[in-house]
Amino acid sequence: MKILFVCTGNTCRSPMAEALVRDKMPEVEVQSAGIFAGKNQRINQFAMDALQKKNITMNHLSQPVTHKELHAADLILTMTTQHKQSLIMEYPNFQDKYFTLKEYVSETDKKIWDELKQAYSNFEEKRSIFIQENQHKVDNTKLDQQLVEHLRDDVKYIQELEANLINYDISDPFGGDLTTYRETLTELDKYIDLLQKKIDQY
Ligand SMILES: N[C@@H](Cc1ccc(OP(=O)(O)O)cc1)C(=O)O
Repeated sequence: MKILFVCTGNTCRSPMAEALVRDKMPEVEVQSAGIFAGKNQRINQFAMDALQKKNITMNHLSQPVTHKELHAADLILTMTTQHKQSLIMEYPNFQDKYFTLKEYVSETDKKIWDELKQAYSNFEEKRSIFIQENQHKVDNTKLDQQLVEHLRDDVKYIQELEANLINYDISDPFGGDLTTYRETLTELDKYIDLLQKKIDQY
């Protein structure tokens, strides 16, 4: 089983999640990456200190999300709903593998997510068809206005679905002190334990 954790900068949350999985589930292949990550940045010092207090060491250099890693992973677990939405938009081919960590282990609003995934792809398809069919008929300003009108009901539907999603975010410790990082690590630890239980069932 290959798991990829995804956060924003790949210097705090996803490396901590990766370190916990390496520690608890040595049989699992695990990597992490960040949607806006730079290359080869060291893990945040507080994240490292928080891990060390649990006797976990981590040698990690940040990596941006790549098509190759997404393709290789069996399961892609994001730290927030926004990360998951960004992946769905940017790399729709792998959307069946995307879950927030909390969602994956709790599975409550699966149905809303199924509807949302469908709604996002319908939206994209409708948008590109409309642009293709109308871009040569009117100028860009007019096209934008017509597009907003054309997609109004779809946007409303998506917003209604999104409003019903439970908050599945792992809190972002970036900019916080060691206590903040320890809290995030404790939160992650709880969900990684649930992940381990779920994986062990298979
Ligand atoms: N990488 C961002 C900042 C950032 C770094 C880390 C971070 O936390 P995490 O690694 O948990 O996404 C969030 C944001 C920047 O260039 O400023």
